[in-house]
Amino acid sequence: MSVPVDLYYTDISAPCRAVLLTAESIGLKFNKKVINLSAGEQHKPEFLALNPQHCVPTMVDGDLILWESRPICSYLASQYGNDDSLYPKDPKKRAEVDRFLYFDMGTFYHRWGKFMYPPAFKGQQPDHSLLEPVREACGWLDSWLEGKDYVTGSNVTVADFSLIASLTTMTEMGFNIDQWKNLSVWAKLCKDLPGYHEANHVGAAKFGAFVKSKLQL
Ligand SMILES: N[C@@H](CCC(=O)N[C@@H](CS)C(=O)NCC(=O)O)C(=O)O
Repeated sequence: MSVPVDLYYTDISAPCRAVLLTAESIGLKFNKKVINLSAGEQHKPEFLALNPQHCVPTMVDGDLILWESRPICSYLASQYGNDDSLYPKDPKKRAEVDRFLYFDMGTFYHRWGKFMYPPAFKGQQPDHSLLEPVREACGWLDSWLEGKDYVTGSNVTVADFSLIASLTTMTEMGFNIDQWKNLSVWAKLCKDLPGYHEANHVGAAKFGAFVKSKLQL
């Protein structure tokens, strides 16, 4: 499929990788535009004109300019997916997917970010007590995966893309998930997702190599 959808992104960013995984699954080829965050390209006037919040991913599809990775994933699945399996139309099934998307943003990756960002970007010593809430969130996710292949059941959804992009960031920075068996099995299964290596692993490994030594895990 070839449609003129622009994606402003960087592959080190977990939110961007969730969008790339979504596109791989539906066979959508973006017009990709790399934004170099460390060079401050997100603050250039032409990018601010699109997204005054200056964050990636940012997607442009005709007259729709959208940022926030999770709604971008949901939109792409709804607009370009072959069926509604990645983002169900059924309100109850969709609510389940949304719950995991919000869990990722508000709890799972948020808790990791509280631990990781100060040592990664502010030169602070890592506060390992902040890993306790991360472990709690991993435990919840592990229990919700019991008896399931993917987070909402037997088929993959955009919630898996969002969560695995977050989790890969964590593991590539040295966070060990071996104690959570269901989480480990699911993470392994996700490696078979279309385009997984290029869309997710390469960028996560790059970010991990930059941050890992600062976290002392
Ligand atoms: N909740 C947003 C987070 C977006 C975000 O914070 N992106 C970061 C990269 S991971 C960014 O663009 N930072 C540069 C900036 O905000 O200036 C999403 O999921 O898209």
